[in-house]
Amino acid sequence: MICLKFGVYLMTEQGDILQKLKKPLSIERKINYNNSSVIGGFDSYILNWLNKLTKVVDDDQIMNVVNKLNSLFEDYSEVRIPIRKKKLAESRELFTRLATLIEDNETNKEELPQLWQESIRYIKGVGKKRAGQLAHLGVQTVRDMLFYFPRDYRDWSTNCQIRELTPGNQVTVEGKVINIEEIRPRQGLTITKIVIGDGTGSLTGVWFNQPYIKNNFNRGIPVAFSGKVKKEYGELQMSNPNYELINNNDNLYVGRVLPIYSTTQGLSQNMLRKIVKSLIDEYLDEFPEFLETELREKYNLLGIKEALKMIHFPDKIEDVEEARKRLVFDELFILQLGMALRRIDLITEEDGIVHNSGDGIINNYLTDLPFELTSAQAKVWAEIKEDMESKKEMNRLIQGDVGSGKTVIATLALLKAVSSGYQGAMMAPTEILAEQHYLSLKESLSRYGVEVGLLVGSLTAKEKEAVLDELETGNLDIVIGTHALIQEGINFDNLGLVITDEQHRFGVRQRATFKEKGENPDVLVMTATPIPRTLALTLYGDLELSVIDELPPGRKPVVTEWRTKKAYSKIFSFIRQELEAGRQAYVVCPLVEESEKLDVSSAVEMSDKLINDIFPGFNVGLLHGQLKADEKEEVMGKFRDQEINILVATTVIEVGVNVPNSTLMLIVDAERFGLAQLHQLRGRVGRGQHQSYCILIADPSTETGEERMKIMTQSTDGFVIAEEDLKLRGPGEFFGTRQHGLPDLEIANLLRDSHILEIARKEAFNLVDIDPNFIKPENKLLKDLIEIKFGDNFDLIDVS
Ligand SMILES: Nc1ncnc2c1ncn2[C@@H]1O[C@H](COP(=O)(O)OP(=O)(O)OP(=O)(O)O)[C@@H](O)[C@H]1O
Repeated sequence: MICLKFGVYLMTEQGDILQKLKKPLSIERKINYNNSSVIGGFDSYILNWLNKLTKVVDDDQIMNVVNKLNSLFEDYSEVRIPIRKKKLAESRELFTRLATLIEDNETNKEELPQLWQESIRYIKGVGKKRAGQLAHLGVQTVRDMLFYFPRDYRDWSTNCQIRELTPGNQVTVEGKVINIEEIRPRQGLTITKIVIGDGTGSLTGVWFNQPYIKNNFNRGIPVAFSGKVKKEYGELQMSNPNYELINNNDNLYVGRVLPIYSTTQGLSQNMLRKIVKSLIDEYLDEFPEFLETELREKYNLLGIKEALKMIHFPDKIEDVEEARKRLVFDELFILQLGMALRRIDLITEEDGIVHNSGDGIINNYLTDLPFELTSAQAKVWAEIKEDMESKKEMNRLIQGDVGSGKTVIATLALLKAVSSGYQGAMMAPTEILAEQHYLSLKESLSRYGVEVGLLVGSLTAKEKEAVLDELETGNLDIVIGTHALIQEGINFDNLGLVITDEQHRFGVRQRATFKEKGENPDVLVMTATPIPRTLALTLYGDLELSVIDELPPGRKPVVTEWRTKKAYSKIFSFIRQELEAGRQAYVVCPLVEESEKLDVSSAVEMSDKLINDIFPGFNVGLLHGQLKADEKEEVMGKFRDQEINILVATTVIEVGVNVPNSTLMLIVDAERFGLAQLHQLRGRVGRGQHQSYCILIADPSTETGEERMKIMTQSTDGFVIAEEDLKLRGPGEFFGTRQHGLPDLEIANLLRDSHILEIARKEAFNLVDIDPNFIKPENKLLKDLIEIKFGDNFDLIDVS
């Protein structure tokens, strides 16, 4: 990692330096130097920051700052941001702001208490060995420990005397161990009985086949049992009660709600509790409040100290919710502050391209379309058009369910760029998809004299060179490609719009690199995976959101059925009917070749079987990721041209493939796919006017598995499916991969806390708007917290 410092220069139009400024510490940010593309983002960040400055001061004050800065930063990396003389006024404002920053830096440097980052090892009662165990839990610092939240609680606060016990009640009882007994009434059964007494009577805790339990007790020691009371053979009992040993030295465990932590070998609940308790007692006072009082009052949020204390050791169980609310807010607020800052990186208010063509070609294109835009499409197009025509840079995400017609919108945006004299580029996640977009755009746009090119990894060197040439000279208006588009050495003449059709396959980083191929081009990101709003705000929080929430008219919902493997022969005869009626079918299998470990059908084997045994009279094609690009292209071409009737494929066809004549999607071993993925696959059919079918073959072994299959048969709404999937599997697994780019959340739950997320987002964006550099004293700590939270990855919360 390196630290970049930025030089700011006041220059004449000829480039002579009038004054130099070196930026102060607070603007330094760590970046991964391998990723030089980020630097552009930094430039725009600074520029935007300059734009936000407002105060004007006199020359003396400016020189004062310059001198101070110069002495502070003797050497720095050469990233120059020239400020032209005609922007003198702004430059002066900048100087003023720098003056404030320097003052602030000098006076307030140590505000975030060091203990946040202090190693847990040196805390009383921890030491080397325990620090090692804590590290397994991800706890390394004092801050980590205090933010290591209980996974549950046990309420020991409502104690009862034994005399008052009534069978059936759920209670806590304290007493001393008066007897320890083990009986083996028969082979294979051990009963352990621990009897406690409190002076008003006795109660027996009973455990079956857990002989080691007795080792935890000694006669005479004080303990507490919690559980359901019953009466057996005239004796008051609790089966398998929760128990706590009451340590008289500290009063920690008596009569209160106790936290239960996830723990690791060698580290008992009590040790963890003690460590946390001692941190709370001894250190918590030093924790500064980092949320403005006004904000806390507005949303009724506890103070940070109180919240931390109450999340670990609540006075009563109801308090946990209050504490949680504050901590969830913090977590989401800081996350959204990160998003808001990233958005500043992306948006430079003055420098966006104004795509101000007349709408001639666009109107012609719309008239020539064989259909009308749906009202959702029209609404989204209006939003994009407004963005593109304004001088504000566009950073927009289009979300639309499969088949909702995003490609038409992308085409309109490309036409808008081209007719305004710019080039447009679209990056697709796979070659198949790039090729498909290329073919359809070429076909539909050539009549307007628009030149479309394709740039993918599999082009020959010569072909590639030709495309590069044409891009650089401006002969090509539009280029469609894969990530080959963002390689070095690819230069555009005048790039005005970049579109990524991303499907979570590109990350923030690639998006940034793509964008840097032009000078502040407008950015459009498309995704067909329906993402619940909460996730969208977390993953794409830096983009404006447009949703195409309507399918083109006349679409018949895809009829979805779930069958087990036993039904194969019936299914095949159904497929035959469809093929005979002139339709086409997909058969999707999870793996390319039979794996010894996993009992899953392979695409290769399936295609052999279909060719030889089941559908000898039809043409069966095979498509998987291990084919060479031109082979894939050939197969897809034949399928599009209806030379192939059945396409056996792996998930390479998951994204965006559009062959409206295919009406049947058979998914083998469907339980192995994520719901969002199944929905994508199903979206390959139902794209034309014929009734389409999706058959899921699955023998799920768990209830959740069955539940997931049922959801697929019950709903064709991608958003409903996504919400359900999220509920069943949690955001971590939502995309069927860990590489989803979601930061690990310590306490917030994206489903449960969606309301807080919305509030946190609103407030975070508000704050960054008013105080983008966190200059206000009450906001200062937040900046440090963002860095602690996201560390070096802050700029790169990555989806790749
Ligand atoms: N307004 C409309 N009316 C009728 N048909 C439409 C309309 N918009 C798009 N279509 C057609 O619907 C099909 C799907 O459109 P398109 O490929 O743009 O969808 P998509 O949202 O990109 O889908 P996916 O996410 O699955 O790739 C195409 O055949 C397209 O021509």
